[in-house]
Amino acid sequence: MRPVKRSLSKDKIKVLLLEGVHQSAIKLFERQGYTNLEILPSSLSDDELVEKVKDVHIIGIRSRSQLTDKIFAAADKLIAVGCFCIGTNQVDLAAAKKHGVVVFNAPFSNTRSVAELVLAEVIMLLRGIPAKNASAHRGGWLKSAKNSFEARGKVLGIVGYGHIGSQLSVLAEQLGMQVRYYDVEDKLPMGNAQPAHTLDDLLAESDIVTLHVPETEQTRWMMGSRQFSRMKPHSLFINASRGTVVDIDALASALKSGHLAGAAIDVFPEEPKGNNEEFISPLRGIDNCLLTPHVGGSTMEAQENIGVEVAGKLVRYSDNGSTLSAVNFPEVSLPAHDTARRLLHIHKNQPGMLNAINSILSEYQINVAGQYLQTDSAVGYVVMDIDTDNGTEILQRMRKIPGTIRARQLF
Ligand SMILES: NC(=O)C1=CN([C@@H]2O[C@H](COP(=O)(O)OP(=O)(O)OC[C@H]3O[C@@H](n4cnc5c(N)ncnc54)[C@H](O)[C@@H]3O)[C@@H](O)[C@H]2O)C=CC1
Ligand SMILES: O=C(O)CCC(=O)C(=O)O
Repeated sequence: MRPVKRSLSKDKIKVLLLEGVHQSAIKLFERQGYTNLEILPSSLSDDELVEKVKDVHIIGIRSRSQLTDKIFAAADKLIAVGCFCIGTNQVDLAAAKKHGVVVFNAPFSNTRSVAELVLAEVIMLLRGIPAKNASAHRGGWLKSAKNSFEARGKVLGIVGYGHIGSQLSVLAEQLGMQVRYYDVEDKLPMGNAQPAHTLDDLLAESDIVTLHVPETEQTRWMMGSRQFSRMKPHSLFINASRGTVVDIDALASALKSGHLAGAAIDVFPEEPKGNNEEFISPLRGIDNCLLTPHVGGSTMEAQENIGVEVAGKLVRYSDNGSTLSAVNFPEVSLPAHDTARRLLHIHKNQPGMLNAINSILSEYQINVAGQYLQTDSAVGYVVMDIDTDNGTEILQRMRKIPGTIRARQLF
């Protein structure tokens, strides 16, 4: 059983923001009365994080921090995680749920930034610019039209036709490119884009292949030596999705053998924790490979919008209990609770929970102004607006109901 806790005043709610989360998030927290903020520019190691999270109520991360079961087990006070990015693969979402921790992200705010970077990379790679640039830095002068091509008329193969892939599709057609895409779901083609039946078909038809899939069990190492050998000789490859989607040694071999004419890679199986750590990769030193430090979504516009979006979701959950657009939790969209006291109860989804909760309420003969319940296969989340002065006592009793994961009250 977790120790009994009371709802805290906002200046006691500790917010830890890692990996240089944008100032817009900090300002939003402060405007909403959250002044107990710790802000760090990079991620922390496992051991550092275990120590740090012990007194933290809300944590904000980007793609680098790994939030494992071990971290959640150590984070006794943690109520919510904000991923200030799209990907949530760095968080063990099931473990978070098991510990009653709600996880939010920003599903759209940096998608345009990624699509624009990839479009620029398409043009740079078609012109052989990465190798020409590297040579010029060493005093070389590779002035030649050999193996330089226009984008117009070339086939761009997009793997994963979601928010980023479909925006890229529109931008690429504006350049006169022909777009093919492959997705595991049926997707509405944008403009004249055409779906490929299989990944192999797409690889064989495309002049440039670009990946825009999430990290999942199915996408892990989806591009290996067999897939690279299916690509056209002298074709180009881009990955700005997740590092674990590509077998990086197989990619290095395909580039060194000349089978691939070039690549642009933004994400890596192993990435430095912060800007002071050395970047190690078998792709280093391959001139026709454009390497960027996971900056696909790193524009001022995207980061500012993400800051506001995710901090807003965290504050709403902390102030109000609203889990709307949470990625691992039943979604409850709640009205404000200006007059009533609000109790939040997170429990294992097992028979009899609501009965047990309501029988406590009926013992106190309380007027329940509102009750909201959402469940999924693992957890149930009940929110109750009640008129009573016995809130703390009731909360303590509800915490003792077997199957309770976490409960708190909002005044
Ligand atoms: N480099 C960077 O800075 C950034 C990287 N990303 C990465 O890009 C990924 C994609 O972002 P969005 O387009 O916003 O996601 P999204 O969820 O809108 O689209 C992903 C698409 O991939 C498809 N998909 C899933 N598994 C697949 C498979 N095995 N084969 C083919 N298609 C598959 C899905 O059906 C979906 O249509 C994110 O999950 C994130 O990992 C996102 C933002 C910035
Ligand atoms: O900007 C970041 O830290 C990560 C961006 C990213 O990969 C994402 O949004 O999934």
